[in-house]
Amino acid sequence: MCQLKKPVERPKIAFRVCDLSLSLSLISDSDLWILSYITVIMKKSLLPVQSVCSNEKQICGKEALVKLLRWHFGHAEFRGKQLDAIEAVLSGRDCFCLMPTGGGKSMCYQIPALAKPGIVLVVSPLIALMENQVMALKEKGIAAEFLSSTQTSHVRNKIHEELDTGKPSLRLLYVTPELIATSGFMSKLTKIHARGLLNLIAIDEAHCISTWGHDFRPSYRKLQSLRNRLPDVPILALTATAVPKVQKEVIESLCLQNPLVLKSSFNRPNIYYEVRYKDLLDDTYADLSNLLKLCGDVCAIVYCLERTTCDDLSAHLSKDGISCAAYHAGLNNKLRSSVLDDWISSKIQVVVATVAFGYDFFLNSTLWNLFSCT
Ligand SMILES: Nc1ncnc2c1ncn2[C@@H]1O[C@H](COP(=O)(O)OP(=O)(O)OP(=O)(O)O)[C@@H](O)[C@H]1O
Repeated sequence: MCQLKKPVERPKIAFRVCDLSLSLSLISDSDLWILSYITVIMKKSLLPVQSVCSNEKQICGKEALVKLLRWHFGHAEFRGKQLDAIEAVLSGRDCFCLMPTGGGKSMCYQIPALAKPGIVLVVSPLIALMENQVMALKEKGIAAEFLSSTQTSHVRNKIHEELDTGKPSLRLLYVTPELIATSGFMSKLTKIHARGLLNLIAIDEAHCISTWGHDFRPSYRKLQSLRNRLPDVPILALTATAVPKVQKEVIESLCLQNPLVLKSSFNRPNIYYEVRYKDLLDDTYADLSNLLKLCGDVCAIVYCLERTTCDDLSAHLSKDGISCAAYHAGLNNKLRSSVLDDWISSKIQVVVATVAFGYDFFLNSTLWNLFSCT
């Protein structure tokens, strides 16, 4: 584990770390700017969906699964423990998968969604994250939707109509844990399951179940009902941050049965961190502005702890000629969606956000992430 010491003379330090969560833990207890430079180029595939395993009962072999990966996502081979997780859930076994941020966890449920007809239900804690994943899947020609309060009732009704059809074309349905907790949605799921259409339940950011973790979310506790109501649907729990205590709590809380437990290496050679101490900088705003200008056209996210800091910093950067916007839970849904759209379509370069934005967006392109502690 990397250790940080406050330098006495050097105004900045640069180092590689093995875990992104280190940077997040630093935010809460130091007065730092943490700058991380991440390079991940995502390949795009616009090929149509084609099921390799046409027979519902047939379990896909490795070759067929690799074919799906190449066809739909343009990746040559599975990474780390992806294939083990995919094979486990396709065989009907529960799985607990611990992989670093950006390790490729989503492939562990996206490939199963393409391997056989039916629906994979993905429980995700952040609406922005769901929106982003669904958009990326749709770009690849994969039928995916999310259900949330941010949608119009017209859009939601259309998705419900699709779920009610005998043969929905939908492959992935993203929902929040709060929706799972409603009796209406649970009875819908039970009906889908009774029609033999629910293949897998993936619980993303599963550590939110744990009261030990920093991201505890009470509604994750209610996911227990999934096992009670849908006992034979395999559950895949995914996280990047589970220490053994959390892992145990996740497995127990979700009632996973003899799960395959997979843990990948947390060494991340593509992540580079640089730390600047604010008390050693003359003007932190100018420093940040200059840095963003130096980055050129790449998109960036500046994470802040508080909503007011987001608004304040965004105003400062805008005054400095940087195209940016704030994003936090205090803004209405319409505004948040439009900020996300503008950032994704490069209409704005920088988003100054709280964790409401999610930590996953930096994986889609080459960009900078900056963590501010004020
Ligand atoms: N087998 C693979 N080969 C190459 N790239 C891959 C592979 N699997 C996934 N990726 C790429 O890795 C990046 C991160 O994947 P993904 O978003 O699934 O990570 P994650 O583990 O879900 O991250 P997070 O913890 O942030 O949710 C994506 O750009 C994805 O396309």
